Amino acid sequence: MSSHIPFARMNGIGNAILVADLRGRADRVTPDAARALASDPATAFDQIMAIHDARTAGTDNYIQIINSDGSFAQACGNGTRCVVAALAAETGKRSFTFETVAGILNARENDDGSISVDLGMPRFGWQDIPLAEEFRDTRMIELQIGPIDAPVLHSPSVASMGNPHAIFWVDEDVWSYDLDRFGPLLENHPIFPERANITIAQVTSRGSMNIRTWERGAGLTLACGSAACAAAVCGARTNRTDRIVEITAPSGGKLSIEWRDDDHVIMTGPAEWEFSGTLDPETGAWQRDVEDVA
Ligand SMILES: N[C@H](CCC[C@H](N)C(=O)O)C(=O)O
Repeated sequence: MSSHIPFARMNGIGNAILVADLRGRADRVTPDAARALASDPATAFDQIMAIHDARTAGTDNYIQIINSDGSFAQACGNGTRCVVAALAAETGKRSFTFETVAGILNARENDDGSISVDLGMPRFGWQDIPLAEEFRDTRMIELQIGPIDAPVLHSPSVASMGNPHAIFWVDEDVWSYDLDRFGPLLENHPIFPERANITIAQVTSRGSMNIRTWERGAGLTLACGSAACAAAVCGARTNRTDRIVEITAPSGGKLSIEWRDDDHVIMTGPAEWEFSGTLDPETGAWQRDVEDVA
């Protein structure tokens, strides 16, 4: 058996994803391999979605999600759409049930080619996010950054979509905030014992908002699907928006998020293939497939 596995570089509205195929194997993509692939501009990514054989009856595959710093994530909405696109193209199947460290999730390819992922039910309890101390009302927690008497960002809503999110509501254009400066400080703030994905959100109507996200373990990204879901549920929960919201990501790409009456959050959007190759899951050494080379 070759030590190399097939992979595809893909993106979900700009969120850079490597889909790695470890089906039929017992090994894993190592954090070292992830960091090596992240540091090469040709394979630089936000998340690796490692597809493994199913561990639980009734599921299609187990998916491990690895951030570009080598840490693991419980959820990745944009990456899950890329996995669906890759597996649907290979198998012709259109509905999938995946298992991740955060539980079971269902996803499907729609007739118009878009892909919908059911990210399950959001959680709002302070221990679920988790926060380091008790907050009874997580629609708005005490946390601010910038000058003490004139904070630049403050009072975020927090939620878990399997992974931890803080949503800072802003009035100005999302591009007018130094998220690259504030993001690392907030991601690593002691209030978040498992760190957090940090999003700024500008509500533009009851059914739309613009967001930018500093991702835990990946930094500024062109899009973050679970953050879009967290922003949508927090928007509805604070009565800023309705339960169906169109979210515009920094890439300009759009996701449609519905927080259904049964409490499930459904994210719909595209997935795009870029190129494929093979990689060594232990070291991150990789090669582009020959037919892709122009
Ligand atoms: N890009 C992903 C989120 C990655 C989350 C990760 N940064 C973490 O929770 O550590 C998405 O589309 O949902």
